Amino acid sequence: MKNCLPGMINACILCIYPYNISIWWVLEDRHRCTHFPPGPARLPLLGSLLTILRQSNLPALALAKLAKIYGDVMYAKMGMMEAVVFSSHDAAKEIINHEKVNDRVIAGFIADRNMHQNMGVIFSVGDLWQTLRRFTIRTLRDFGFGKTASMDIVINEELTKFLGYFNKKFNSSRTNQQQHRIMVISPELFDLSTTNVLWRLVTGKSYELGNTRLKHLLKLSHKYVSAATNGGDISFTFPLLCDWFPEWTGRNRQNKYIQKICQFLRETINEHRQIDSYAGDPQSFIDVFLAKIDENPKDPIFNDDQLIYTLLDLFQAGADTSSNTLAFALLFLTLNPDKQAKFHEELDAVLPTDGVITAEMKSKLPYCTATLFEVLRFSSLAPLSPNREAAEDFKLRNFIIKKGTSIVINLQAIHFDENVWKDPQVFRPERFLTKDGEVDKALAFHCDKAMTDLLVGFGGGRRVCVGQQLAETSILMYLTTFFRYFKIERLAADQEKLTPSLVPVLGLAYSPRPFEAKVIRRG
Ligand code: HEM
Repeated sequence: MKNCLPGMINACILCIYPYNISIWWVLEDRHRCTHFPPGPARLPLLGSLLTILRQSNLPALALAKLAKIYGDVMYAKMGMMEAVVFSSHDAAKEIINHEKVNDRVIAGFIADRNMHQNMGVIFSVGDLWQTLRRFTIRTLRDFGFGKTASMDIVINEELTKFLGYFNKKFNSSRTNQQQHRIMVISPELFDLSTTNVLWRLVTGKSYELGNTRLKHLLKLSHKYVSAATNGGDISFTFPLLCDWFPEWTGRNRQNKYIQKICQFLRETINEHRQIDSYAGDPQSFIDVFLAKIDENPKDPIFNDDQLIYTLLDLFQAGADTSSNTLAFALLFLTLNPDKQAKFHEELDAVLPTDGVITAEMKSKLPYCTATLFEVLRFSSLAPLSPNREAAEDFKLRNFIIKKGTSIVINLQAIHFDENVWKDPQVFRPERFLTKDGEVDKALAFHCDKAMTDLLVGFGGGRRVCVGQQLAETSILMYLTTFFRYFKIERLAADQEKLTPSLVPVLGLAYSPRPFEAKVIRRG
């Protein structure tokens, strides 16, 4: 018995030791978080990840469910990442323009993408961000971006090409009748064309839709996105795993693709530099930036690397977002034939039988415009706005938000808040119309820095989306043109190989799953 004693004591210590550590950790954690917003229970190392993952595999949905329990300002620890999540319109309004949260989180795969430096517009901070953002908005505006008349010309030219391209696809698709085709609907139908609109405003050049260079750029960007989704979240929650297993987490692939995209952009810039008149007679955003570089070759902001990253930002933020939204619109209008019928009815009543659709016609197309707004709400394309970071400790409501905390604004939760939208799970463009059938300006007439309107798909505050006006105008013009000539119906269940689904694919933004539908040419 005497001999057994030390062994028993050791065994007891071994059992008690982890128990003690756990107790210590819980007390310590509780003490540290006393003044933080409420949130789900935390485990050592994992934080609340298991609780979050149990809710849904879409982070925005999971966080929205937890916000119903813990409140619209919620603290969530996810692995190594500490975040405060804002899930209602009121809460978002309190934070989106807060002077302490203008900066983005530059960590994980974002830091890799930006070469661990302050680069470009989307993921940059401080004076550099302000200078580049202001320059970008002003210069793009000078080239027609956001100016209705010039955007109209560019979009209409690209739409003509798009219709030619779509008609070819239509004619070569599966059919058993002259006017009907069975087609796969996905963002790919639109992405070359919508990228062309953006790229033309940025580079001054128009590409044919089959252009191999633009296709190559889009392909690289898609490969980058799919590599990022594998390791994207891990790179924030468990960054060390990306250091230890760069192949498995997708980090090596992401870095490879981003380098290739940057190389492509460098070549594009050099092509512009070879045209002597770029400074004297600038024809594009790139030309004006190059002229600015020439003014002071040692300028820390206006240099080749910053130009590359600004172009990368415009491309990544603008190329897929418009085509994904268009594919979502086709999905929602296929699943809601009564709404599609109303869309057609308004188009037929308002639009002349020939001639082009212009952005000016928006005011005559309230139902179509309301449909666009409902598509933006229902798709919530960027469900969690790119994270901001608290620059210092500060107080909000009665809570302390610590320096370095990620500020997550759950745009999807805001768009599906039952207290605001009454029946948020229903696709109903009419919600954006007044009793007189006009677009309800109180709900969605934005570019609103104070974020008073309830539709917040483009974020808000000082970091509100730079491309909002281009995106809204071009999406509306593409939608109205498409539905002027075509109708989409759901296939019978036994014919549907790819069923329409409301569950999105999560990349850097949401995209709809490809689905098969009957596309009918209108008489
Ligand atoms: C349906 C289309 C689009 C959606 C839903 C969308 C959404 C967003 C959102 C949510 C943000 C973050 C705003 C915030 O932090 O409060 C953002 C930022 C940004 N977007 Fe868009 N966007 C779209 C199209 C575009 C287009 C076409 C461009 C190209 C010009 C663009 C360029 C940018 C840029 C440069 C930023 C960074 C702004 C900054 O950090 O200062 N976006 N966008």
